[in-house]
Amino acid sequence: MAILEVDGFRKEYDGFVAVEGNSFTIERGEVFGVVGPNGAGKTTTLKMLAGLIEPSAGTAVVAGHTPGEPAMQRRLGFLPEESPLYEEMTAVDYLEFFADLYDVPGDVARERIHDLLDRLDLEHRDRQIGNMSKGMQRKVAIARALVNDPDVLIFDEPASGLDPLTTNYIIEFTRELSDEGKTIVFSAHNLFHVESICDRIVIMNDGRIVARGTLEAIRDAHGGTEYHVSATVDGSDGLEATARLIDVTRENGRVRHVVGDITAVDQIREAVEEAGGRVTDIQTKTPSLEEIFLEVAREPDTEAEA
Ligand SMILES: Nc1ncnc2c1ncn2[C@@H]1O[C@H](COP(=O)(O)OP(=O)(O)OP(=O)(O)O)[C@@H](O)[C@H]1O
Repeated sequence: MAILEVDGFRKEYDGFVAVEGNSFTIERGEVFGVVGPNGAGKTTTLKMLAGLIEPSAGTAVVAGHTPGEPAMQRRLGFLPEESPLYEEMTAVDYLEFFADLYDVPGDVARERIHDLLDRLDLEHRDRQIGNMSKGMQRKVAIARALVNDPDVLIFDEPASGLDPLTTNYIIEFTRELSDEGKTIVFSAHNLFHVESICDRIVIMNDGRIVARGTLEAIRDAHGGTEYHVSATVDGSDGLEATARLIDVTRENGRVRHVVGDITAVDQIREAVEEAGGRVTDIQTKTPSLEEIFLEVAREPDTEAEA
């Protein structure tokens, strides 16, 4: 069941179109990735979902409410790309302050905050936020997004600019939140992280969605898996015979062929054997999200519906 529905989102800033007519739905419990190059319109989309900016056109329903409604705010946790924190407060005071804004009862808030900070492994929680490291500050911001125990989380670049250890911690924590049933909208430039935790993604470019679906479906729509088959055949007669049967590349007595599905591999094997040769190697090559991303970012106007 869809917990989040977006229909025709558009955002214009003084005549500049930052987001153009995008629609998508997110199922309850999904981790949904929003990726794209700088300026693609990701943050603008996430802010419209969180009710922080008004779309110029289009609508969204988040957990049954319009973004910005107080009832929706209670069910949503938003982690902005850059989160200003109250530097002179301690993490605990700061989080209690926000829990209070969400009307979380004091004893529930205290337990939840300490539990969150334990899980995030935040040390020195009585230190003023301004004196904390960047990684510690990001953990406080994440805890803030969770202080109202929301169903839907919007994470904009949760781990950018952090060391690998803290980054891993945050990605693992995000995965745990998903395992607990939270729906997560996740934007990141690190496509390895996106690939490792997202169920489905949209790729944006110049304000538009240019590809969408599961990673597998996006891969299939953009070339999919390739099989690189190498074979040897005896002498030029064998090569000629193989070449007559299939369109192959010949290199020093070897035959190489690239095909897109496993049944074609069998056809090559049969052709090579008929010509008196044998298949010596089959390698599979799957494009990474990074390769697909670079391909679709070059073709901004074509959306591959996967
Ligand atoms: N308040 C604003 N006024 C004018 N233009 C804006 C405003 N906010 C964003 N933009 C422009 O809208 C476009 C999309 O910006 P947005 O921040 O949504 O992109 P993004 O995909 O999140 O980029 P990044 O990966 O760099 O964070 C950019 O060209 C940006 O300059």
